[in-house]
Amino acid sequence: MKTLAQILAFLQQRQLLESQQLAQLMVELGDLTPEAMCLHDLTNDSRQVTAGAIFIALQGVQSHALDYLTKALHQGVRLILSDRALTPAEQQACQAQKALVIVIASLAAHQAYLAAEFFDHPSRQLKVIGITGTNGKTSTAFYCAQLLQALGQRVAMIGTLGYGLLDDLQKGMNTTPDVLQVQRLLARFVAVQADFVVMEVSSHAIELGRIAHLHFTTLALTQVTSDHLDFHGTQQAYEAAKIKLFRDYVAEHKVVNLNDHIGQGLVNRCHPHCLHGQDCQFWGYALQGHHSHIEPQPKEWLSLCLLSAYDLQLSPQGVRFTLRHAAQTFTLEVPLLGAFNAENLLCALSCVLANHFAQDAVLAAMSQIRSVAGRMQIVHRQPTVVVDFAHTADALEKLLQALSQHQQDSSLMVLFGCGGDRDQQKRPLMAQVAERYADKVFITSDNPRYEDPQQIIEQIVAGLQKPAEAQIEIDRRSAIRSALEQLSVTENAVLVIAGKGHEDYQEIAAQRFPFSDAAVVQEWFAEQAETIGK
Ligand SMILES: CC(=O)N[C@H]1[C@@H](OP(=O)(O)OP(=O)(O)OC[C@H]2O[C@@H](n3ccc(=O)[nH]c3=O)[C@H](O)[C@@H]2O)O[C@H](CO)[C@@H](O)[C@@H]1O[C@H](C)C(=O)N[C@@H](C)C(=O)N[C@H](CCC(=O)O)C(=O)O
Ligand SMILES: Nc1ncnc2c1ncn2[C@@H]1O[C@H](COP(=O)(O)OP(=O)(O)OP(=O)(O)O)[C@@H](O)[C@H]1O
Repeated sequence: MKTLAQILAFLQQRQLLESQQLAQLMVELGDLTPEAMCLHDLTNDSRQVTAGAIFIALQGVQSHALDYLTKALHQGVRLILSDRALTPAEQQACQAQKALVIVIASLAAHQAYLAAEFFDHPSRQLKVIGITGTNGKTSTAFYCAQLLQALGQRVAMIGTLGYGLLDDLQKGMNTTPDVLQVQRLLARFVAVQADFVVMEVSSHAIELGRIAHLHFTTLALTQVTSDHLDFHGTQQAYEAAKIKLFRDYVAEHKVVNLNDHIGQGLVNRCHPHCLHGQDCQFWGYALQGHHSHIEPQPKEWLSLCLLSAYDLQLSPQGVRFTLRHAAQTFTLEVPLLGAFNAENLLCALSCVLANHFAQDAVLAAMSQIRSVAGRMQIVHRQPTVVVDFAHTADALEKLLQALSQHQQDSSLMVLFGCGGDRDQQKRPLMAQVAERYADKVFITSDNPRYEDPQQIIEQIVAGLQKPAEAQIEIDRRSAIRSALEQLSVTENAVLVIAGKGHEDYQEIAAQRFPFSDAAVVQEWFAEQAETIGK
């Protein structure tokens, strides 16, 4: 909460308020003094406006926030800061609701600091861990948050999984929301006494300043390949955005993957002054010890801040590896699938260890690690059933490749469908991928939406070389049950159910029916246990 006097002082300090505007404002205030007028919140979204809030109205890509003025006024907005002059009709509407207006043409450039000031720099009152990378942000952030929670910390998250305390995440629009939303969320986390915030930092967020004026305790980089070139233009510009986070933002610890070329570059370029500087320490992690391309490091750096994993073993139960840290080795086993998840886990472990938790306690906390819901999620063991949200040919290929590494002596079964009213070209391609990697293919419906599910299936089947060998069942629940029946009589087999991940509905003809792949699996196994028990 701030008073109008405080807001005016901020604007005057930054020379954003003309004396004429101030005089006009005083007239509009009437008997009320700026000291007596309380402003309870600050937002740029009319849907979040509450009585006594400030509404920051800026030009967006699709619209101007003033397009939503009526709603903001209806919700009780008290002060509007806008980057454009209001139309006479808008002015009238504001006067009718006694909402004050200040027009600041350069508002966009000042909003980040205004938000940080309004919310009393919440990032300084929390320990904020920022995680970036092309892939692995969500998984690493989730493992990190789980470890911290198991260590008795109150942990909040901002990312693809949602925003909020770890056990109460609310779905958001963006991986990293805009700068006002970030500061507002952090203020909420301070209010609920969170200790740590683990946030995903997308490349858009770095480039668009969504994390401006944030104080990070730890920054981490998973890996950099290629993505979002539509936005960044070139691979070089995309990589530059990632590097910018580590170059321009202060953090006490910076954690990088030593097997990644950008991670290596950061360590080779930055570590001498960071290591000996006052404010930052580099931590490096490497799967399978491939860090020989790092220039020789001082001995204490190697022993203190390096995490390496050796002897990686992949089994239907998960990953197992030997961890070396601070001249000690440990064997770790976690129910996660995919070698890349061992890397993500190393990143999360580095973030947590960098924050001064005792090694023994951190290793004990590993028993709490579980996969992100619907992503390579083991929903049943012996036999292993995995649920994943892969719904493109590329994602399905990556998924089946990763699972085949876990299944060297066993056979792989895959069940999937394709969503309606979306890309039709991928349908036969997904069939080809499934046939290439799996021993048995089950084809069913995904979310048919407005399309005829039978026709979608036919388009998938058209991609199969041996269609007679695939099992086709239009009803997803029956298809899963039938796959489970076959799984139970096949020795050493694993079933992966792809496409819907953690979704809790199936969308058919504009209606969403409650549906969960994991629940269907659990229900089937519960029935089997009951039958055996009788
Ligand atoms: C291109 C882009 O970055 N768009 C973002 C931008 O949208 P926009 O400028 O079009 O906003 P707008 O809809 O015109 O609205 C303008 C203003 O009106 C306000 N408004 C809007 C609607 C309303 O009912 N009331 C209201 O007050 C908005 O809060 C905003 O202040 O501002 C919105 C609010 O902050 C963002 O949600 C939106 O992200 C969209 C959804 C998006 O898809 N962004 C992508 C490019 C993105 O940022 N992705 C990254 C990486 C993802 C990853 O790889 O994981 C991310 O971090 O999410
Ligand atoms: N460390 C990694 N290296 C390479 N690939 C990875 C890594 N971690 C995850 N992946 C792959 O990327 C996919 C997305 O993982 P995750 O959601 O953790 O990443 P993300 O960076 O948050 O991506 P997105 O923003 O698209 O969700 C996984 O399903 C897996 O196929």
